[in-house]
Amino acid sequence: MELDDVHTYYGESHILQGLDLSVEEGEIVALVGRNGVGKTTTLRTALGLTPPRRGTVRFKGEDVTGVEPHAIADRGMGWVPEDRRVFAHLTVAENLRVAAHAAADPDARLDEAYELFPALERFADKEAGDLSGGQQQMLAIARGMLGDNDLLLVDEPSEGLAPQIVSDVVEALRAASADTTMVLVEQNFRLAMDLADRFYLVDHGVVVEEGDTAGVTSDDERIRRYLTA
Ligand SMILES: Nc1ncnc2c1ncn2[C@@H]1O[C@H](COP(=O)(O)OP(=O)(O)OP(=O)(O)O)[C@@H](O)[C@H]1O
Repeated sequence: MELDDVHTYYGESHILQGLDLSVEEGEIVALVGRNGVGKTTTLRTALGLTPPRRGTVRFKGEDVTGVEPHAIADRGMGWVPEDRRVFAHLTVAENLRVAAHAAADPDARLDEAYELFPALERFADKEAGDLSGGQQQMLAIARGMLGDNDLLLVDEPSEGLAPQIVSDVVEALRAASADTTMVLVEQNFRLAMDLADRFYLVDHGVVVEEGDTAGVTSDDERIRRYLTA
């Protein structure tokens, strides 16, 4: 996926101001930066939910700028939104089934999901609304994976979770990443650097730093000035 010079607005607010980003197949790319700099808007722009007024979005080699979100989703772009949006009154298994409905063998896909996320199998018959935040996050990630997406956009997976739960979610994401291309928006800089291959640091709607995550720390002067207020 490539975003090329995208400019995205909410009404008159010019949020993305010429943002460039690319994700190669098999990569995990982290989007980091302070609150409100446009990370979620970047995902929404890629997904067609808030199309750019200028610039282009390409996915799997095709220009999808202005294409309806459902059509972009049909092409294989999946989304794990910040608020998770599990179906609270469906069971865990039912939630997974909805995501796997298009698969040739949904039962086999569910088994694969349970292998990656054993906790979900234990709670298969529980209503998703009764799960903890961390379990709901795992369900949301598992659902994103079952959709057979070629690219998964994951927004703030660690938000609001207790530290010991975050490590479970990190393990789940790491397992999921083995055969998924991912863009990960993450406030927790350390976690983002641990999980991702490359990063983009966003400030005021543009990319201000990018590169490999190896060895990058938040003490790095070129990074620190964009993370502190
Ligand atoms: N629906 C909306 N209408 C108007 N402004 C919005 C809307 N959604 C977000 N914004 C504004 O756009 C800017 C970028 O928001 P965005 O959610 O992309 O930031 P972010 O980097 O993901 O930060 P956060 O971690 O707070 O979500 C913020 O100033 C925010 O207030």
